[in-house]
Parts: sequence; structure tokens; C-alpha cells
Amino acid sequence: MAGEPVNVNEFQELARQALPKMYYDYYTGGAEDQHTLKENVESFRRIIIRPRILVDVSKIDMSTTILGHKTSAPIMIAPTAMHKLAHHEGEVATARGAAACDVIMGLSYMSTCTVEEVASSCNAVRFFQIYVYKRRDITALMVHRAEKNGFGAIILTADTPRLGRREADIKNKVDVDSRISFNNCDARIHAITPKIKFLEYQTLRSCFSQVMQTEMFMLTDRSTNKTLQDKGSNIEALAAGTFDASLCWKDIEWLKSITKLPILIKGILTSEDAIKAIEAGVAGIIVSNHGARQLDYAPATISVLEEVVHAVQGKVPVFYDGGVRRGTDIFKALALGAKAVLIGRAVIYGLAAKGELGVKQVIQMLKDEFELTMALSGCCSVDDITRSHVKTEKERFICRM
Ligand SMILES: Cc1cc2nc3c(=O)[nH]c(=O)nc-3n(C[C@H](O)[C@H](O)[C@H](O)COP(=O)(O)O)c2cc1C
Ligand SMILES: CCCCCCC(=O)C(=O)O
Repeated sequence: MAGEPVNVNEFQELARQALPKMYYDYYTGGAEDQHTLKENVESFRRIIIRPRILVDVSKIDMSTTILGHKTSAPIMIAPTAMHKLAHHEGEVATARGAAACDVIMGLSYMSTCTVEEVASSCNAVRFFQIYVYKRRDITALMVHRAEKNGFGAIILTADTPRLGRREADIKNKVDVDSRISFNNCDARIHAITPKIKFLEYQTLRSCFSQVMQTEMFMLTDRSTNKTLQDKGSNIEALAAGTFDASLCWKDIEWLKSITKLPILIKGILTSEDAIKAIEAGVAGIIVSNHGARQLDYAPATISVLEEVVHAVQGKVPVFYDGGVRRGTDIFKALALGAKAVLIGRAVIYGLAAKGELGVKQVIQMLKDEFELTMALSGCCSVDDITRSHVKTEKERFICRM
């Protein structure tokens, strides 16, 4: 590629050049046939924008308010794991990029910088994403650390009782550089099982590979010495050992009992679950298929956004993620009822290509594209973006009949 990157796809190419194949594949990949992965992006292309002309667009205001936090644009950074695999400064660089653009940073439970490091690195508004461990006390500790360090909300990821099957990670035998550790969750070593308590904690905590060995140890049936789970990737095995697959709706009550922070639930794809989420008392919903990394042949996220928005009836804000690569995508999601969008891979591409500067450039690029889309569509503020500004494929099909 000649010159500076001019769009997210070009940042993706820079990330590909910068990263070892194993990590690039981990970041870009989706589950199984990657059908949903393609659809997450393609479905946006099938939605067209209905622009209005001769509107005074000399001043465009992209700002909005998310759970009471004023932000420069309806954009948040999606929680994604292990940023130190993309850049040595990890989530600290990402958070600084978010702060520079005045957007909210979502920090993953599986981050490689701690909540304390991220909190002290910049003044970005931060939300903390959690997976719920079998060992609830560890998750509670993480929630309290986030609360103590000024995080503004908890994002409960609810679509991951087990990790999706990402075949590239299996083939690549994905593993992590021994200098990197899950610093945020070093307590997670305890989470695997009380059975491993006799193993030396300090030797276990240092890196992912060692966690893997521990995990494999734990998954071995001592009587036969046969590994109980050896078909998935290392990451899948680790998730199987730590994540609580029994998590269900009643557990939101538990989460509410341990924190005063507002709770966003991430991973809603149906009206049925949206209604349950509201009954459970969440402060907001994130319509997400986890970047198509969980259930393949789940719907493209943008195709179900409206179903969820209708079910929610304005009771709580609805956020969106999946496949956002352009400012026009952000505009379309807002027109279909999202309050804001979360950006996953695009931010990682920026981070891998240029660290903090790359994160900043990717977000700024998306903001610039979004602002231009607003101007060319005749919208001066985010409230001016309405359902009538887009036409879905289904509507176009009905029009033709
Ligand atoms: C490499 C990678 C790691 C992710 N890690 C997490 C995570 O730790 N927690 C989580 O809730 N979601 C995680 N996600 C899902 C994102 O939060 C988000 O739903 C998704 O990336 C949005 O799609 P996009 O990448 O097309 O923007 C991850 C996604 C990717 C690509
Ligand atoms: C036990 C490590 C699991 C990391 C999972 C991160 C994630 O959600 C992803 O999609 O990858």
C-alpha cells in the first residue's frame, strides 16, 4: 500500500504486515465457516441511505450522552482480549487513543494490562467487561477493582458459556508470547479449580503457556491419563476451564447485588432475550454476535438490531456492534435505533499498525467519515438521524413487489 492508510481496510492490511500470522488470525477470525463473519460486513452494504438535501449542515454535532457520560461521537471501543499481542503497550495505548478522541473505552476482562494501569494512564471514560468465572469470588473481585478505579459501567458478556470454534486458532495452535500475561486476571489462576492449589501460584501466573499447561493438567483424567478436551484451541480449553457455563438470567440479580455500577448486557440477538434483559433490570443492551466468533450462522448483527429496538420500546438504550468499518455503517446503525456503536477489530488493526497513534487515527477516521455521512444526508445532530434515512434490503424488495 502506498502512502498513509485512508480507511479501516488499509489499517487491516498494515496489521497483517505487522503481526505474526497466529495473532493476526486470532484477531480477524470468526467461528467455523465464518458465514456470520462475512455477513456482519456484507449486510451493511445491502442497506442504503436516503439522504435529504438543502439542509443547513454548516455545523455538525456528533456528540451524544451514554449512561450519563457526554462523548464526542456515538462510538465506543468494544472490549477485546489481549491487546499486548497487537502492541507492547497493550490496553494502555488503546485507552489513550480513546481519550484523545473523547470516546468511551471498553476494557476486556481478558486484558493484558490491569484495570489499575488503564485507569491511571488517561482520563478516558471506561467501562469494564466481565466474563463470569466458575469461581464467582474472582469475578466479584474484578468488579470491585473496576468500581474502585472509576470505571463507569459493567458490561456483562452473556454469549460465551463456551468459546466458539475458531478453526484458525486450532490449526495455528494459538499460544501467547511467554513475556505476556493476563495481568488483569492473574487471580484467574485460582479460578481454574481449587484442585490446582497445590501448584506453585507464582510459577503459574507468569504466562499464558503456563496457564495452558495447568489447564491441560486439569483436563486430564488421572485414571486413564487421557486428555478430556483436546479438540479445540488452547484458548477454547482455557475458557472451558474458567468460564461459568451455568450462568443464567437469575445471576444478573447476583451481579446487581455486588455492584452499584450500571450493567450493560452484551450478546442480545432476539426480542425474547431483550425483554428478559429489561425484566432483569439492566441499564442497557448491546446487540452483538461477538464479532461472529461464537455461533456461526447466527444472524448478522445489523439484521436484528431493529427487532431488539422494537422489543425494548425505549426503556433502556440499545447499543450495537459487529462489522463496523465505515462511518456510513455507524449512520445506518443509528438510523435503525442504536444509541451508539462499539468498534472491535478496526481498533485492534490501528493498535497493531501504530500503537496509540493508530487507535487514534482509526477512531478519528471513523468519526470523520460519520460526520461527512451526516452532512451529506442532511443531519446536523445525531437526533436528526431517523429510521427514514435508511432502506433495508427487505424494504427494497417489498417496494419492488
Ligand atoms: C480478537 C477479539 C477479541 C475479543 N475479545 C472479547 C472479550 O474479551 N470480551 C468480549 O465481551 N468480547 C470480545 N470480543 C467481541 C467484541 O467485543 C465485539 O463484540 C466484536 O469485536 C464486534 O465486531 P467487530 O470486530 O466486527 O467490530 C472480541 C472480539 C475480537 C475480534
Ligand atoms: C480464556 C481466554 C478467552 C479469551 C476470549 C476472548 C474473546 O472473547 C474472544 O472472542 O477471543
